[in-house]
Amino acid sequence: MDAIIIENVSKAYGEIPAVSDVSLSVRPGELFGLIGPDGAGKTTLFKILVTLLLPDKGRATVAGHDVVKDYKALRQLVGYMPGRFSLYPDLSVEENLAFFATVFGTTIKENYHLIQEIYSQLEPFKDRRAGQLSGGMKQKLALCCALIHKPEVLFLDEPTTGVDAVSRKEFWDMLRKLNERGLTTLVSTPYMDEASRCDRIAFMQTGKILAVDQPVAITRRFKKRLYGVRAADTYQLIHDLRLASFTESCYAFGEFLHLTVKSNEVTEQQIGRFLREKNHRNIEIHAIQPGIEDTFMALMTQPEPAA
Ligand SMILES: Nc1ncnc2c1ncn2[C@@H]1O[C@H](COP(=O)(O)OP(=O)(O)OP(=O)(O)O)[C@@H](O)[C@H]1O
Repeated sequence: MDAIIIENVSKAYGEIPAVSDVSLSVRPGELFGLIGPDGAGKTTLFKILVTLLLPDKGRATVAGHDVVKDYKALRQLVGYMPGRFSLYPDLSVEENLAFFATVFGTTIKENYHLIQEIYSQLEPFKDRRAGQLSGGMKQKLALCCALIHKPEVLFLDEPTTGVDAVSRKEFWDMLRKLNERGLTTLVSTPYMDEASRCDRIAFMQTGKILAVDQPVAITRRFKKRLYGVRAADTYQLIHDLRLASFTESCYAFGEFLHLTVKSNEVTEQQIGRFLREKNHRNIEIHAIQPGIEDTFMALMTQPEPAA
């Protein structure tokens, strides 16, 4: 049986729909990523799955337990690292961990082996207040606190938001190691570059799931021709390309603009000619393979299918 099963779940805050008719399954042992911008509904979905919010409609099970009916049993089985405020800033590193262990009726000693690798990096600072830790260390401590009761399923809500690039990479290496030991993990992130580290991903936007697949497979859904374009004046370039009759979309991606065209007949030569007429200099244009972010952008802007 799947470790997480979500069936037609909806949740609104008054008039604001946060999660709309979401269905999704996560297999045992998967490292599954929920990718979406701020406000997509990721936190709301997580809170439903860890029994902190009731869905308005639909049903969900985690580790075989219904999130509404079996909420008490389920709380022992899930580890949850919320996006913000998961630590007590005035308690020390060790006190935070001991607190979470006690809440779940266990001790640091009993389950130390589960966190040893991560916690050993924090041990030199165990008497330091959590509020005084760096972003990367806070994140490691929060992960230890979510693991200390030996959960079957781990929920990490935007664990790397606000953390530097090196710590982000380290964190994903840790997740992969935990996953290799068989821990099912659902992790949300607004960072597209992290999506490729997951076994499967779901794109979420305005409360809906747009696509679910393996990261590489998801990019195959991008059917349009895509060009990387660069010129001396990036600002003018984006302005001109967005107004061009052949342009479908044009976004800045690092050094290059990513340009999709309305028809696959539009060639690099035509784009080049258009840009020279607009007096651009140092023009570079080449066809490129779409990445996860290109695919997400394309799915986000796609018109809804007619009902
Ligand atoms: N307590 C609340 N009351 C009213 N509206 C809310 C509440 N919590 C969330 N929302 C709204 O519901 C929608 C989904 O929010 P949610 O926090 O689930 O998204 P998210 O993808 O986790 O984004 P973020 O990273 O910003 O938390 C947003 O429009 C948000 O403004």
